[in-house]
Amino acid sequence: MAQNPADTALWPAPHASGAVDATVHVPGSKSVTNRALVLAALASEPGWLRRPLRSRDTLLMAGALRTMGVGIEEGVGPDGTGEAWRVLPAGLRGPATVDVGNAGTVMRFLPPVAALADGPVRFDGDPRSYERPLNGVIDALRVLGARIDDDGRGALPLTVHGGGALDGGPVEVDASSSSQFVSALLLSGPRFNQGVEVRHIGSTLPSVPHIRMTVDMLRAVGAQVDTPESGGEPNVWRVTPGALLGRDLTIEPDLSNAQPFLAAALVTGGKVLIPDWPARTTQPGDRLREIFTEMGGSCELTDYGLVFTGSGAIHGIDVDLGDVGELTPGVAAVAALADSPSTLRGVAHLRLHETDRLAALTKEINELGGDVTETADGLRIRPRPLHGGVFRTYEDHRMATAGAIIGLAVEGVRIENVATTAKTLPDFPELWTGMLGA
Ligand SMILES: O=C(O)C1=C[C@@H](OP(=O)(O)O)[C@@H](O)[C@H](O)C1
Ligand SMILES: C=C(OP(=O)(O)O)C(=O)O
Repeated sequence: MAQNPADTALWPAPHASGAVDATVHVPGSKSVTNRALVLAALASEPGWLRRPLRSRDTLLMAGALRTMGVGIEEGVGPDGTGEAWRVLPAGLRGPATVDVGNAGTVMRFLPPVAALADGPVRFDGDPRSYERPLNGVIDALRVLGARIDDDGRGALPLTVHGGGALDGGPVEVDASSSSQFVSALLLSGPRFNQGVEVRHIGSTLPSVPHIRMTVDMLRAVGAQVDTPESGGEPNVWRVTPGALLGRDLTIEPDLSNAQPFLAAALVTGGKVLIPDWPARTTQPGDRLREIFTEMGGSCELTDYGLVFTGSGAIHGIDVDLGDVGELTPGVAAVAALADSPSTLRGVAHLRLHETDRLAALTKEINELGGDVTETADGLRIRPRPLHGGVFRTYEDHRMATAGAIIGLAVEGVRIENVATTAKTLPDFPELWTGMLGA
């Protein structure tokens, strides 16, 4: 039978014939890799990133820094093992053009870096990047002394006219739409003449663990950072000006990208080992140990990594995901297969992610026969028997992996544009079929 050309981008999500039993090596963390690249580029000496994630978001970050004059060379780490990037900081240059794709970390973390360049840096990206909020970064940089040309919407495209240095100092930011506004200003803060004091003035603050990740990584390269947790005022972070050290850093596996594989153990009543799961981490994905345990599994952190085991039962959950919003699509997928309803809260800001994730999850799960409703700040999910069909992904990597989780339990799910997983996990289809022993 002739294939309908419209179907060529449909990936038949594998259906699990039994309990999975697999070891899955998950590539490096997007959030850690892109912070490490920025900090290494701003350092006063060369550094190493070992086992960096190589995906669309991180290659865009590396490419952008290279166009501003930073050396990022392929190599092996100092001890001769594993692949690595050697980062050679240099005077930051403009004119330059940065493609942010649809990477929140690139579009938010780099304008402050560009303010330190010695010429104009133009930022552009995918159509969706024009819709994602950037006003917190733009307005704050102007207060701190930068000159920026934009079209007045508080979004891309824009040009930062780097002046070779930035005054810095105190600034107020409403980061209720993205924690990345705060992280962006803190990461470059040590290089501003007066450092930076960021005061969040919004009513809510999502993804606080990602701000902790920023602070931890800044401290690890010698920056002095005062935080609400270290006895400072609530919602205020202060970074002292100073030189940053070059570091030899091995990047942790991406625990949010471990989610679909852990979900596979939960959904099939099987077992998955994720090697190198860190004993201590600021990654939000670490919360999966608790969330997926409440949903019916159990886990054990061993010397080899995290062993996650499904019991065969999948329970609904009532959970605030505001700290760990990027886990929502995967939790929603499991919740749609559970034995009781779920309420996911605290994630209104997901409407401004890669796509409007609340609308996308509602529509796609319901098209397979589900019963999902959007609330003001999340989703209510009442499990129903699902059937096969097309699961659209809206160029959102986490929609694709959510669809794959449902496909394990529901025959005939076809995922549109599974290649969109390349944003953070280019090997997803191979890792997924490998896990299933196909
Ligand atoms: O700083 C980071 O690395 C991230 C922060 C979060 O962004 P928001 O605060 O915009 O949700 C998260 O969702 C994103 O995937 C990565
Ligand atoms: C929200 C996400 O990405 P970004 O860094 O583009 O904001 C995500 O990865 O779930």
